[in-house]
Amino acid sequence: MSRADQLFIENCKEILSHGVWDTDLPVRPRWDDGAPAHTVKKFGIVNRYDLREEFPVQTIRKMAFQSALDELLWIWQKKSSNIHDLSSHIWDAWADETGSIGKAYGYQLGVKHQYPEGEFDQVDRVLYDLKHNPASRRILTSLYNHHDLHEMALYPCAWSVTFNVSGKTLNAVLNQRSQDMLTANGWNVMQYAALVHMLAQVSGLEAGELVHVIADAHIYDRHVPVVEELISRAPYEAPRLWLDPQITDFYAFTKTSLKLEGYRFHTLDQPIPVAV
Ligand SMILES: Nc1nc(=O)c2c([nH]1)NC[C@@H]1CN(c3ccc(C(=O)N[C@@H](CCC(=O)O)C(=O)O)cc3)CN21
Ligand SMILES: O=c1ccn([C@H]2C[C@H](O)[C@@H](COP(=O)(O)O)O2)c(=O)[nH]1
Repeated sequence: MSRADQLFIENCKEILSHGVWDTDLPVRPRWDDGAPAHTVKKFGIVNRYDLREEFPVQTIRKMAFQSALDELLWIWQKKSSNIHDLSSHIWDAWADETGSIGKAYGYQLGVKHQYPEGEFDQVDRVLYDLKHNPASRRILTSLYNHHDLHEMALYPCAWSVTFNVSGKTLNAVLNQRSQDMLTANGWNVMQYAALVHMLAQVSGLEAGELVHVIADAHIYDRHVPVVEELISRAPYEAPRLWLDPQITDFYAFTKTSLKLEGYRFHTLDQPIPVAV
């Protein structure tokens, strides 16, 4: 069984059986009919994925790997916060009339900062340190810039990644303040696992562990029946990840440079509503 399935199933069972509902509290997100989108949550989930063992992809439903990769490259490579640079429509509800989601995600990674060696944006600084300072304990990105929060359509959820090199192995901790388990848990895990693989390859390292720390892991009220159906399914084995071995420059990756080989999955007929 895929490790990503196993952890998703364990996390959701825990949330559904021992989680705390916010039904009695005022909440921000809304369903498309205007109803408040309440959740049941567990605080402080930590999931470890060993990328040397397998690539973490759920099989209990079909994961849109290429769309997830497209969004990751939109943020980390294009450093864009405009939906016109994104192939999917997943951010449309948060964009303004120019297509912008404000000073969120990619915008923050593209801002240049002064360091002793000169000016770098956060991604280029990570690439530099992985090559030149692999023993550093200071290789991390942060999107949660309080100065700009008022200009973000949505505050960053997966907001920080700490990279750490042990020998020839690249590990990462993904810090996430808020996780919509059904819409985006599998989605975010695939994205950051792919990021570790890409950064490892262009830095002459091997991908190691991804540690996913989630503060508020929640299931929305209207997602509960879908989650119950998904976690009752029998998972398949995880597929293999193929990464174009020719690529040595992070900026040369495209959404077809990575592929899942032998991906078997269950199908889900109904579309999943997303709370806005
Ligand atoms: N409530 C909420 N949950 C989220 O997960 C979320 C937000 N809001 N707001 C910002 C982004 C947008 N995210 C999304 C939104 C939709 C899909 C989605 O519909 N995924 C489908 C189809 C993807 C495609 O277009 O190919 C899927 O099957 O994964 C995924 C991530 C994640 N984020
Ligand atoms: O990458 C992402 C982006 C967003 N989410 C989810 C988590 C929450 O359900 C909403 C954001 O609402 P807040 O009230 O700002 O927490 O979006 C995600 O899981 N992953």
